[in-house]
Amino acid sequence: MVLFNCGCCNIVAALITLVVVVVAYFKWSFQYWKRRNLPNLKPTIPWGTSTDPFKPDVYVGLQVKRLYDEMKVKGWKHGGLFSITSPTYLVVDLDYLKNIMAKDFQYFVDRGFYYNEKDDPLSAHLFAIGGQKWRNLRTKFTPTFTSGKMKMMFQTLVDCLPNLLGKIESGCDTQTPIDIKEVLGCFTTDVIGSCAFGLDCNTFKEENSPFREYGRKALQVQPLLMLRLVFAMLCPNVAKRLGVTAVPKDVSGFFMKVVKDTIHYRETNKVSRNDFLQILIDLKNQDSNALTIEEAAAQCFVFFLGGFETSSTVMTFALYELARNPHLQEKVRHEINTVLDKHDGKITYEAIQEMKYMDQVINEALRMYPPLSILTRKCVKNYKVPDEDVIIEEGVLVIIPVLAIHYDENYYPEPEKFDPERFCDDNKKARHQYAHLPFGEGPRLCIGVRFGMMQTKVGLTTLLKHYRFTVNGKTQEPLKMKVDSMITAAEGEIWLNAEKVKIGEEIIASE
Ligand code: HEM
Repeated sequence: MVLFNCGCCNIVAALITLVVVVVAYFKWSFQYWKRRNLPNLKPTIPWGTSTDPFKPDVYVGLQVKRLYDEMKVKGWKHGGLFSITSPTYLVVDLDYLKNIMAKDFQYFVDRGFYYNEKDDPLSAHLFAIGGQKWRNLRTKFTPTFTSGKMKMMFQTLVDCLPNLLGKIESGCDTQTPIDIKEVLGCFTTDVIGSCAFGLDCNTFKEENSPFREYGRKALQVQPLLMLRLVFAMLCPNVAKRLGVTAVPKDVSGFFMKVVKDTIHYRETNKVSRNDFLQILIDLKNQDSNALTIEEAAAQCFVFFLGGFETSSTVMTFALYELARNPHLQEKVRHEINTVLDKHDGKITYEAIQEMKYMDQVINEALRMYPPLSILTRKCVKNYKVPDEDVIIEEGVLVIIPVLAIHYDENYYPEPEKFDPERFCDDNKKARHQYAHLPFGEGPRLCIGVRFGMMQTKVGLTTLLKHYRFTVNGKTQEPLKMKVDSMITAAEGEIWLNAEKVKIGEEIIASE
């Protein structure tokens, strides 16, 4: 009995000691920013200033917006946060942001994403890798996205339009509402499948096309996967030694096989096409050290992921807002018809470049619904914040609050209102350049910005030329954003009604 009591006492004492040590460690860690003269928001055990990953109530952009708003109210230009116990830095002031993203970029070359080249070669893509390796790859790929190359791919993109129109037409004929997010997801999957892999992904014909399924799966955020990635980002070396992977095994198996088979087919049959994969094959064959087949596959994978969901998101939200604002929809349609009339009614690369109001509409949709609602940078060498007595130490993750900036009333009065006039030349000039960050900024700016804009404009032009859209009552309004998606997306479907625009029936836009 005495022995049992002693054993129990020992266990209890050990547990109490453990709790005390853990709590003391958290308390000590939470002093990090104070010790470095930077104010920080109040952290709590165990998640620090982050939201409990098992119970997120809003999506990540809004979680960070809350932190940004709290700092802004306190008049801070920047401030400290804690991801569990890891110090994280949030930038509020746009000049500080410009320093980090562009002027002092050499301190913030990396994004801090986890990748594992050995066990998960598909994860070592341009978005995730850092340092010199990133510089080398970025230099190699920049010529892939010039306007000349975009022009070359334009026809491949236009060839995907009939399937899109066919889908809307069938909804129109049967007067059934259209799940626009799904339809546009199929369209951009077809486009990027064709432009990145040179393949017909068959997404409109095959309901569960593997490209669509695996693409969707690659972008889903499950709490356990998220936790694994947070751990891997905080301790990348340990994670790599443990063989932690970032891309789900089945997803990586599928894409790796598609790329290997396609390269094999083209090389054996001496086939060449105007697409991203061909540019990668040519690079690989120029010099055997330039690119391995795994590296080529990883880049194709990121072009695929970067290309389909971002652009379909922008198109979906732009159409939704235009459906809610019929006078703005008529104004874009008027521009489309005026420009296309000058180009024999054809959607050409040159015609698309002339559509300035369309640009404004897309930019406003990107402001309200940026597909990436936050961005990150990782400090790679100690950095003194100009005019402040603060050092950001190597290894600290920097959070760029894209959504929060896009909804800051100082830059955009009535931020909830869809108003493309915010992006007319005069209004754009009057605003800080870093107040609009849908494609990021600085040397790590989205490499596919031209392709993304081209694809979005072509899709919207063809749809708005032929159909007039209104919101169907089945849509759950106000829209609520999905909490478990890396890319901004509405919870549930966005249902639109489409009605054919009759020739000569176009309403002249009145403002
Ligand atoms: C509307 C469409 C798109 C949006 C809104 C978008 C947005 C972004 C953003 C915000 C970043 C991060 C920039 C930063 O950290 O400063 C990024 C990076 C990237 N995007 Fe896009 N993107 C789009 C289309 C595309 C397309 C079509 C491709 C490829 C075909 C692509 C490929 C990439 C790649 C590879 C990176 C990493 C670049 C690097 O780190 O060097 N994106 N994109």
